[in-house]
Amino acid sequence: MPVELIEKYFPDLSEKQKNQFAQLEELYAEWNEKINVISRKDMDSLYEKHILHSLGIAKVMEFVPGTKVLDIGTGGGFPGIPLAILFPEVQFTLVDSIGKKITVVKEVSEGIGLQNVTAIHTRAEELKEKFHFVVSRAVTQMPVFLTWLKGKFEKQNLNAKRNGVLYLKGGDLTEELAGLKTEIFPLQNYFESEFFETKKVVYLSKENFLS
Ligand SMILES: C[S@@+](CC[C@H](N)C(=O)[O-])C[C@H]1O[C@@H](n2cnc3c(N)ncnc32)[C@H](O)[C@@H]1O
Repeated sequence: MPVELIEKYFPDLSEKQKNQFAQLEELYAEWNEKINVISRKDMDSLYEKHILHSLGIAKVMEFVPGTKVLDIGTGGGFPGIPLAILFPEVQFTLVDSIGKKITVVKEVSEGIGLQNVTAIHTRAEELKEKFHFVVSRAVTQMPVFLTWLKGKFEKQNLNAKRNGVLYLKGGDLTEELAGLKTEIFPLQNYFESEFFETKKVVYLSKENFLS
């Protein structure tokens, strides 16, 4: 029951959002045949391992309308596409250094009628636009990732409480995050399955890494 899984944790979805989530399975199956962006094994648990996992960021941060969010190394559109469905009034820019992945992101987001997604084939380091938040999953180690973020943030904060990076990470992060001031939100606090036992959202305020 793929869409039911999303509804279980996000009970306020509109019919439009439910339909958009439901359409993802067929679209990804179709595009994955042409361009492999999701492993065959993971396609069987697309809703849990990719869609719900991406939405873990929404349990930590309610993006207000008008927020601009950058997803670095989006691959097939994670976490950007599920978040763009959930927050239709937030602007999402999804970038990846591999062009064919961006083709899939464009086709899938157009296929479900998302108006708030821009997909760009570029290396994150070369992007010149500015954002309120950066999100990401499974791209590189945090210290390297942070070096890509110089000049990427709007001066003006939109959210009173938080502005900066929300990164989906798993496993033991002690070494990787040593010396960085982070807030860590374990996803097992929000989602029940075993898959989320070691998964976390790592938040870093932009003031903590931009000098
Ligand atoms: C392991 S995949 C993760 C994809 C997606 N975030 C997910 O969780 O399914 C890492 C992605 O980061 C992209 N990537 C690596 N370095 C990058 C860079 N400097 N700028 C943009 N994309 C990058 C790769 O092309 C790849 O698609």
